[in-house]
Amino acid sequence: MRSSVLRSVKTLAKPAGARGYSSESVPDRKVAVLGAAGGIGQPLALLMKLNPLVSRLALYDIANTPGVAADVGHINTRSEVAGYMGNDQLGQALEDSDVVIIPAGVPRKPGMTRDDLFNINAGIVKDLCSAIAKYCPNAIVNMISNPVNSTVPIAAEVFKKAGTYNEKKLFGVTTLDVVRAKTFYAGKANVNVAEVNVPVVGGHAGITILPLFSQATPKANLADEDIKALTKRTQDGGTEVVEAKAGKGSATLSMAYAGAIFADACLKGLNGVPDVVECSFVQSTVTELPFFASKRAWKN
Ligand SMILES: NC(=O)c1ccc[n+]([C@@H]2O[C@H](COP(=O)([O-])OP(=O)(O)OC[C@H]3O[C@@H](n4cnc5c(N)ncnc54)[C@H](O)[C@@H]3O)[C@@H](O)[C@H]2O)c1
Ligand SMILES: O=C(O)C[C@H](O)C(=O)O
Repeated sequence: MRSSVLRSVKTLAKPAGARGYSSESVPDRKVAVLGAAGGIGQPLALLMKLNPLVSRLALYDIANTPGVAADVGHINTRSEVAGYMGNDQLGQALEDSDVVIIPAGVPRKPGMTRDDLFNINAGIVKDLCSAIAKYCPNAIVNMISNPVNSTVPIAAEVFKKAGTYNEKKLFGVTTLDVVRAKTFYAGKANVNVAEVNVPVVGGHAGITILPLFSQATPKANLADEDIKALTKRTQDGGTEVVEAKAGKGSATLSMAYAGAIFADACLKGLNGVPDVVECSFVQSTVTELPFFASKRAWKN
């Protein structure tokens, strides 16, 4: 895979001057989290509350959001927090959103594959994306709900049907694969984890997760068997957590961290920050597959 395959969220930038921007201030940005009372949703709500690029934080779920919003809302950072519960309040939660993050849906239990979640999560994602098309058609969508390899194409179809599809604004969040690859590589290569970069391409399930350790930096002379073991551990990272949690769900804290990194990159891109690049599962012409996780330099 060539390193020139880069997708940058910088090209999503709106012109400076939009929505109250001045050189002294950062623009107003509304972020909505759908599934905000869940295992990922709660720590993700916390991390988005800590992000100074967010001015309004809408926390939506089918239950329990008043408590989460009251709790997170007491934190003395920039954003105003509001909780929304149930379908009647979904429109309000979404209205004016710049970025919508979707961790709504059921997680795996030991013995399940991500595809086993399809029947339930496909319906949830379809309904939420229909509402996004109606209430905030221009928002950037960060899809976390599994199976990402399917929920992203479902979202694309919903948006196409509604006439709102913008391939540059639909992202399957695969940042956790990158986070894992960086952690495992740093441990094996004995390098400073804060300096490590590893592109991860492909998809977000088992062998479709392709960490490109050959392109990892800082360079390390790892043996082939080490690279094989690192690749397998990255591909099985989700299952490692599912098994360790023994029926109590899948990755939540590391996923919230990864989701917050990706949402932050989207906000920076919207604000016109140059050279913001993350891997994610996007509509693609890199292979014959219609969607493929990659980094790509966008040319408008
Ligand atoms: N992309 C990734 O790398 C990655 C990583 C970890 C987990 N996940 C996926 O994220 C999803 C959520 O995981 P979790 O551990 O937070 O699960 P969870 O069960 O703890 O939380 C899910 C939340 O979604 C809510 N929900 C259900 N239907 C909804 C709807 N129609 N609208 C709004 N909210 C709704 C639930 O009420 C719950 O609060 C799962 O599908 C999981 O597989 C993806
Ligand atoms: O593995 C899962 O089911 C959750 C998530 O996709 C992960 O990679 O941790």
